[in-house]
Amino acid sequence: MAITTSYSLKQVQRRLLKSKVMGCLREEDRKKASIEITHRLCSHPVWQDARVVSLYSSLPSEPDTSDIFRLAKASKKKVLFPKVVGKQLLFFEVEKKEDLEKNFMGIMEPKASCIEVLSQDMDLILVPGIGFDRQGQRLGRGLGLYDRCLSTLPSKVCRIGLYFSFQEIHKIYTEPHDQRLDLIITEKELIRVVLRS
Ligand SMILES: Nc1nc2c(c(=O)[nH]1)N(C=O)[C@@H](CNc1ccc(C(=O)N[C@@H](CCC(=O)O)C(=O)O)cc1)CN2
Ligand SMILES: Nc1ncnc2c1ncn2[C@@H]1O[C@H](COP(=O)(O)OP(=O)(O)OP(=O)(O)O)[C@@H](O)[C@H]1O
Repeated sequence: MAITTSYSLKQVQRRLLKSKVMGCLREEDRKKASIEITHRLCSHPVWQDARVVSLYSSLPSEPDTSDIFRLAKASKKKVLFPKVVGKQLLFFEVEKKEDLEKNFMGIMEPKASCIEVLSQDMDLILVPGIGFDRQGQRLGRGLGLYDRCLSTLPSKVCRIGLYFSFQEIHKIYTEPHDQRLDLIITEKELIRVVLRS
């Protein structure tokens, strides 16, 4: 049967990218790549100038973000983590890793004692995903949580995707609600997205 809608094409790409991760990602390579990605991010001026940054607790299939958290706290940044509430992401300040607990889909999220911060107050947001292309398009886990959040953020908030280089595909199928990244960082390079008219 022919696949004709962007929805099903997305599903196909998502499945393909997920199986790529299963096939390509060994723990040792993940560790090495995560160190490179952390270094690239933390030496970038956008990161160094940011005072309020939104992070996330990584899944085993994503670059490890734990050193990024440590470095952000060491340089006195305010660090926010998302919490899934219905179809929305809300953001809370996290001071130390003990402020996190297992919640939605087993992800570490801020505990009830954490203070909510408006997403408009961020300088920078790290956006997880399972695939990307060089035009800054990303494919997430299919719940639209980050697309909804990004669609309400002011344009001054820098959107950065952290990926393994093998998660790149030539063109992510997009729908009108999909939100682009400004920067993509992999273990091999930093891609600054230039919008073409
Ligand atoms: N690290 C991280 N945090 C995040 C997201 C994300 O993509 N990555 N989310 C973005 O929306 C939200 C949570 N959405 C999620 C949606 C689906 C699954 C999921 O399918 N988990 C699988 C396998 C995980 C893996 O690939 O390692 C599972 O539990 O079996 C997880 C989170 C908010 N926090
Ligand atoms: N701004 C928005 N407002 C309302 N619905 C939205 C918005 N953005 C996405 N959605 C809905 O969310 C669902 C999932 O979208 P999509 O498949 O693009 O998610 P994704 O990019 O994989 O996930 P995420 O953004 O969480 O990483 C779709 O049904 C889409 O219509």
